[in-house]
Amino acid sequence: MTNHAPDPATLAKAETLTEALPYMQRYAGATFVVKYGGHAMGDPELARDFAEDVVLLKAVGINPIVVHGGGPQIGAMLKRLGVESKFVGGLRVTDAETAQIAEMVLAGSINKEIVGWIAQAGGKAVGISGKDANLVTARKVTGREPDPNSGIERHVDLGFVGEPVGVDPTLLFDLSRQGFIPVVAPVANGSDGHTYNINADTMAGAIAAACGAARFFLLTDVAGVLDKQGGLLTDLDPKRIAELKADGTISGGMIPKVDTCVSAVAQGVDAAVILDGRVPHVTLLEIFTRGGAGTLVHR
Ligand SMILES: Nc1ncnc2c1ncn2[C@@H]1O[C@H](COP(=O)(O)OP(=O)(O)O)[C@@H](O)[C@H]1O
Ligand SMILES: CC(=O)N[C@@H](CCC(=O)OP(=O)(O)O)C(=O)O
Repeated sequence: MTNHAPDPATLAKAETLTEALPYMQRYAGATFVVKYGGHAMGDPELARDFAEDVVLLKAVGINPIVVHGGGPQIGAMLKRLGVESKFVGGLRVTDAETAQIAEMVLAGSINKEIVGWIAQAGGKAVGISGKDANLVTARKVTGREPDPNSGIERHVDLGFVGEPVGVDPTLLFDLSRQGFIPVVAPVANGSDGHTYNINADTMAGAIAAACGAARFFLLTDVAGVLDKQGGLLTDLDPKRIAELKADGTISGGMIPKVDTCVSAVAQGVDAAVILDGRVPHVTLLEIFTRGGAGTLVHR
């Protein structure tokens, strides 16, 4: 009699697929917003993995919406053009010239690069920015930083840095319904007619909330939120986040990330997760396996 049992490696593949089945059933028809950070984009191999993950989500009936960053890429372009740049509280001070360059890099080259990766992986992506179909309306934000002498917080003019005040997700739903994967650059018009540069985490959180996303993922270049000793904090609520910000454990680019997670879950997103974009296929592993990764932010 021949032995028809598959070899252990093949069997393990089948087990992985059956492990994913309840998650596929639970999330069919749901919207997932994935924020793809500029730091996570550097490696072409990882970019291919990311695009495959997004296409796989779409193939199993989930509606992924990608919102991307590009901070390091904007920084590189500003440097090439000899334009100085600085950050206050994780936000880039953006004068008129910087706003123009940021839009060129974000809504131009990076947006279309991601659309291209998704096409390579067999999906159909449509690249847009917050300006298209009035997806996002922005309002100018004021920065805050401690005065170097007194330590007292003072207001700083950040120029054309905006935050979303209105999101009309109609276009996103229409695209998703028709089988497309929306890819959104974090640039929007203000009601004053100016172009605003929006932190990509903030943009993604506002879109996740407006779409009633079941899940919101932020892919970055660290394991998640780390404590002072560099250990991973796997679970955080708003109270603990406020403490970690106050004692300086959370700083720089991690500030808009945790703030946007807190605000997204407060507005009804089931869970927000900060994930390590350096791990191949981290999005799939988080969604379809029992062992979650990164830092989960909940209410
Ligand atoms: N407590 C913390 N845990 C992890 N990273 C932190 C923390 N505080 C500050 N950071 C910084 O935040 C960075 C992630 O934000 P950012 O550079 O804006 O990433 P992205 O380009 O992916 O949006 C990390 O690389 C790290 O330098
Ligand atoms: C206002 C502001 O800071 N805008 C960001 C937009 C890009 C971004 O957020 O990119 P990452 O997600 O890669 O950091 C910037 O100019 O860098």
